[in-house]
Amino acid sequence: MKDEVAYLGPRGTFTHEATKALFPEEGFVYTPCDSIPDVLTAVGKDQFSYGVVPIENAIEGSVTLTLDWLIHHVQVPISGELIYPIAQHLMIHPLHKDLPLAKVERVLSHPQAVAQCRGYLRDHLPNARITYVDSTADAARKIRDQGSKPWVAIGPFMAHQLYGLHVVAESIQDYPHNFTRFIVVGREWAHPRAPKEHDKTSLLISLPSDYPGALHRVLQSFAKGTINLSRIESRPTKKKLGTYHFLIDTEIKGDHPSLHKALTDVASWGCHVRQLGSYPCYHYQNIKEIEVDKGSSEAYNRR
Ligand SMILES: O=C(O)C(=O)C[C@]1(C(=O)O)C=C[C@@H](O)C=C1
Repeated sequence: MKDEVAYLGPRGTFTHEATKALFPEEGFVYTPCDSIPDVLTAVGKDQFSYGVVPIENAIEGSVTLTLDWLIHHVQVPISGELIYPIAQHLMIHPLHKDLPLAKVERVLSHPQAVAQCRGYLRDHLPNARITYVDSTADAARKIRDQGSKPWVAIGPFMAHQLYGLHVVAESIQDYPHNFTRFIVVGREWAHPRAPKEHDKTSLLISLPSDYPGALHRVLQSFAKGTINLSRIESRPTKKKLGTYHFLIDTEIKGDHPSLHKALTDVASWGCHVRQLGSYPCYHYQNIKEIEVDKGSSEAYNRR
């Protein structure tokens, strides 16, 4: 049986590109889903072996929908991570390819993509209204389907190819070093060829109550074990204003004795700890180099 991978679709999203880089072998079937909750829920119900969703962007920060769905709605382990370069392009229906930008009435895209291009939109499309949709490729598909409207989409180059749009402007994100972190959820996983950068264990820590120094004690437990933390993010518990869960990424394997010791310490302060996953992390650069060496760069060429 072929392994199925669910991803945030439709075809042509950045998540689709990341999925192809993560699962390059022929044995995998990629299945697009309409939303991030759809991907995570379907993997949680074992309808797919794996799922791929975005979790953090270098410019805009956390993809809070992913975090909140992992915290509150599903119990699917994170089993891998890929850091992938993001270039946002402005695309229009070919019927309007000569339309001045000042005459564009509407910009469609995913909220993360819009947020990455705020400065550009203010400077070049001050008269356009923003319409948020479920993904960048969803925006591109809508532009294709609404040919008569003077609208544009923001999204990946692959979306312009798939939906037959004209690229008006390339790389319009406000900062050049734009990367998104994608996670694999589901079964244990490792890239078949690329070298991993490091291992990571993601934890969800809930403090017993709000008292002075509570978080400090948690952090001290990791410091005592010389465990490197690569990220701390707080998300509302959704139960009471001002109460939070802490998402902490540690650069260590989940079964390492030092982590075990630190977590025993954390639990002794009355904290609740849930392991969201222990997994290998990859950078797209390393995957690309390997595939180009093999002479099969087809799936990886973004231009
Ligand atoms: O809409 C897409 O193309 C996606 O894959 C989603 C997503 C995100 O949610 O961060 C992925 C990468 C970019 O940062 C913009 C959008």
